[in-house]
Amino acid sequence: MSDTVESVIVAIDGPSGTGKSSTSKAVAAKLGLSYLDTGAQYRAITWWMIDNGVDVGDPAAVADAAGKPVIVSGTDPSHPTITVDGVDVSGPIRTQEVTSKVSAVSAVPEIRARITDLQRSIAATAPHGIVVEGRDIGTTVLPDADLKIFLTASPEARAARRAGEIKGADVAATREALVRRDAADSSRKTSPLAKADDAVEVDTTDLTLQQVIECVVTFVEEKRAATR
Ligand SMILES: Nc1ncnc2c1ncn2[C@@H]1O[C@H](COP(=O)(O)OP(=O)(O)O)[C@@H](O)[C@H]1O
Ligand SMILES: Nc1ccn([C@H]2C[C@H](O)[C@@H](COP(=O)(O)OP(=O)(O)O)O2)c(=O)n1
Repeated sequence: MSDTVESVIVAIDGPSGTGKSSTSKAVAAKLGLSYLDTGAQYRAITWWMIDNGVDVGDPAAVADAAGKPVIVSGTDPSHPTITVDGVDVSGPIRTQEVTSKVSAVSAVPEIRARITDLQRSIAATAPHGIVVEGRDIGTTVLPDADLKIFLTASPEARAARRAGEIKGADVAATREALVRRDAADSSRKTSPLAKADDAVEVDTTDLTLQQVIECVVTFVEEKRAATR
């Protein structure tokens, strides 16, 4: 019998602060899979729009520019990278300005079409499979994924986690901004944040990150065992 492990595609979706990035990176590293942070791609294209003076409040202007930036994602879970036109933007895409504008840019259908194509080609060429995290991976980007996980957590827990990353952050203001962004992401017309019908929902409110990672690793191993 060969000890080659079959390729597996895992989709992890959910609102902000539920633990998607931390969980996906750890699961991918543990199982030898690639890792793709799709939020970073939407942030990168938003950063480019701001840097190039495109009015992000004007969907037609954003749509016109959608094809211009070249976005490249590195998929090593222990060292994920993101560049726009060859420039490392891993720091600049996390600013407050990008965070406050990313929902408007990512609601534009031409932006979603471009980024979705990119995501599908990255997933199709991952040598041993991939963990892809975002908002619409299970519903739209990879509807045939082998395993779909939808992470949730209370707004209070999510705000406390996010605020904990920034020194002196106000938890109430963080909660308000996060709930506002989730509402925008969930109500847009094109591929909104949503749980796929066949996704497994995991409420992480009272779980440690380690427990969530172990839970998802178990799901992947069960899936692999069932298809062997
Ligand atoms: N289950 C958990 N318990 C406590 N903190 C967590 C948990 N999951 C993630 N975190 C922390 O919360 C923050 C946000 O997690 P992240 O993975 O970036 O979420 P998302 O990608 O869903 O926005 C990080 O600082 C992370 O370490
Ligand atoms: N698959 C995806 C991933 C992210 N987005 C959009 C909507 C999100 O508010 C932004 C930023 O996503 P990101 O995962 O970086 O957000 P947080 O880590 O939760 O702050 O991108 C999307 O529309 N579709």
